[in-house]
Amino acid sequence: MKKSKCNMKKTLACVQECKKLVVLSYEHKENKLTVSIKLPSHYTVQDIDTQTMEATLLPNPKDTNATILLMGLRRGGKSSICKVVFHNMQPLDTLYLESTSKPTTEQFSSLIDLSVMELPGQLNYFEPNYDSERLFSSIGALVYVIDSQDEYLNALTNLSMIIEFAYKVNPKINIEVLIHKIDGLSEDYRMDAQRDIMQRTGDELLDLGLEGVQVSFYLTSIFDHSIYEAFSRIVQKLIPELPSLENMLDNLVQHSSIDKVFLFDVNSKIYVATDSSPVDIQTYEVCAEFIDITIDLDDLYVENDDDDDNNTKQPRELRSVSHLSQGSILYLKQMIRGLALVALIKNEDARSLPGNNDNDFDQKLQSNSAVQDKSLTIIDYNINLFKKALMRMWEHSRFVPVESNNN
Ligand SMILES: Nc1nc2c(ncn2[C@@H]2O[C@H](COP(=O)(O)OP(=O)(O)OP(=O)(O)O)[C@@H](O)[C@H]2O)c(=O)[nH]1
Repeated sequence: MKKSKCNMKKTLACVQECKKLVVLSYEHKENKLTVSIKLPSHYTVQDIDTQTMEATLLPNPKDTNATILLMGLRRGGKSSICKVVFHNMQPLDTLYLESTSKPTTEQFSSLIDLSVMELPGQLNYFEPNYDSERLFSSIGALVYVIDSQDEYLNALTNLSMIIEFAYKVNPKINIEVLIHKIDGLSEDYRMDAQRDIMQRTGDELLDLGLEGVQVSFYLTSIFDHSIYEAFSRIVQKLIPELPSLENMLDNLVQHSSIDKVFLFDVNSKIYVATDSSPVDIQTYEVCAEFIDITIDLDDLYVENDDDDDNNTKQPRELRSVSHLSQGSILYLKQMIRGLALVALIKNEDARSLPGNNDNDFDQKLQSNSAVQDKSLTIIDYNINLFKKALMRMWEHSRFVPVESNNN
């Protein structure tokens, strides 16, 4: 079986760029090359072909249930999704992406370490060369991408075949279907397409005797936030601590006059948790964009190192507050492991002050700011408590961080 390959000679050459493999040492003696490499925690070396110097890497079954497998027919949009969500590529730039020919894996390190493995549409995973059984048994979620702008009947047949196989070898697998490229469809047509795809998939599964299998459907496009929303929900299902996290966020909302709170992965804008109130896509957009604004503004200011003793300097913690019109506040605070908490605080007290209704603008501003300062102090305090709890939760989490696993 050949899952993932790396050429040792090339690895040595491009080790600076390659973040997944780290060469610890190598020795070239009497025509013999000995290389010692550090692998990401998800992989083990199965064998090394001494002729070609290629190593076969296999997902490590111990901790790979946080692997997402991205599948679908050719040109469905799989690579574009990976590039846009995990590499901040502009959606229009995906027009020039070449077809993927080999399986590729993205490492995504957030509250949990997870990998997103993309299988090219042109490969047949059920041919004998592929150890599909081992692959499917070690993953947490199967994400199948359907191009909604194209004829999708073949994709649905392919999907049910994959579900049948995946469910047989791994009944715990989450099956997620992205009805993708909906930006090209009218609102009515989107709903019709979704209904039709759900109906046909249900019928196919019924024919296969798999009516009990849970399949989730998402309408997505890389041209809006729907793809982030879908991936957020998919990733959340793989976080074992999600119920406790949501509970903590609900408590925070309750005790801090917060309207909506998200725990974001800063790089990808995926939210790994939110409170239990429904997610309104506009609130999500505002909060996600606030992360970019905060980071851009933060980059503008360079700290003056001259005054500080470098040894005693603590890493700076990002915190940003923005007062919106009508008394609402956007609040961001850096958490652990590339996460940030972003909250929308609707300041009802400030809105109902008498100063809001008459012409005394100065008085209104002063009162608003007094109320906001008071509530911000409480919010700061509560969010600090949340951060400490999050830290404790992560330390006790069963997901072992990559670094400590390999050191
Ligand atoms: N309109 C629209 N086009 C999209 C969207 N996502 C991807 N595309 C386009 O779809 C085309 C194919 O995308 P790819 O990401 O290469 O598809 P793929 O599934 O990786 O294809 P293979 O590598 O052949 O398996 C590209 O031209 C993308 O720009 C979307 O949400 N909306």
